[in-house]
Amino acid sequence: MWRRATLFLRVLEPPIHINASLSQTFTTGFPFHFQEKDGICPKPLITFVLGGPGSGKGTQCGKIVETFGFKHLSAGDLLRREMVSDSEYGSMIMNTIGEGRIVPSEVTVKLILREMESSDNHKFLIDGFPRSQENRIAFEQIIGAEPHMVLFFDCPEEEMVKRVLSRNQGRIDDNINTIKNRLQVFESLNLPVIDYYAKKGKLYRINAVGTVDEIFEHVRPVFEACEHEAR
Ligand SMILES: Nc1ncnc2c1ncn2[C@@H]1O[C@H](COP(=O)(O)OP(=O)(O)O)[C@@H](O)[C@H]1O
Ligand SMILES: Nc1ccn([C@@H]2O[C@H](COP(=O)(O)OP(=O)(O)O)[C@@H](O)[C@H]2O)c(=O)n1
Ligand SMILES: [Mg+2]
Repeated sequence: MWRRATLFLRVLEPPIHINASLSQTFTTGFPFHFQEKDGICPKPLITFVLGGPGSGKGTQCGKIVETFGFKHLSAGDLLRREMVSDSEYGSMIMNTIGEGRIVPSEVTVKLILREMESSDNHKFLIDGFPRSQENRIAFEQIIGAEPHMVLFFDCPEEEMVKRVLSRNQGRIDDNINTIKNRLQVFESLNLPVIDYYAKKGKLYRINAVGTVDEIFEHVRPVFEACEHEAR
């Protein structure tokens, strides 16, 4: 039903314009300003967390942080924080999120990079990113790193809509009209990224239906295996 209702919406993503000063600063490759620990610069361990709106990404990230000690970076939270700050991007971000579209990759990657650089943790859970192939390419170009693995919370549309409409966090995009756009954007821009990582053998698809704890029991072994591999 949702898919049919949104079929005729055209989804356009703004092109990436990495301006001169940004590209000069950030294209030298990761870890550019990464924090040293005991004189050593550890290699970052990056996990991308993907899934449609309301699929439970943020909720499961909270549990992963508690259990496995990652630093959680939610692209949506970073954008919302930037939106209410004095930033030159504030009104652009508000309009874009309000319409359920994707913020230009350069802005989002810059916010992620700033957080990575100021973190003393080298294990990152990057939630809600990359939302498009352009997001993915901008991350690779600006940060110069690839994810170790990618989680995909696979959830039926009707369940996602139900969860978003009862989320109650006062978000400007948690309303029925914006949700339709977000689902359309997810399908046309985010599914190709998910496919891309599946082909690279980096994707872990998690059934996102069930209680929070039941779902986490599917997530846990993925991280246990990753920790085992890192030893
Ligand atoms: N397994 C679940 N079952 C029911 N509700 C859930 C579940 N996981 C999360 N929720 C709730 O659904 C809403 C969306 O979850 P959230 O983690 O914010 O998703 P996302 O970050 O993918 O949009 C929140 O109100 C959350 O409390
Ligand atoms: N990589 C990203 C992530 C979020 N966003 C914007 O932020 C909105 C909210 O993202 P979010 O990840 O917090 O949303 P949920 O999937 O958690 O509901 C998205 O609908 C986009 O408008 C973006 O433009 N680019
Ligand atoms: Mg979220």
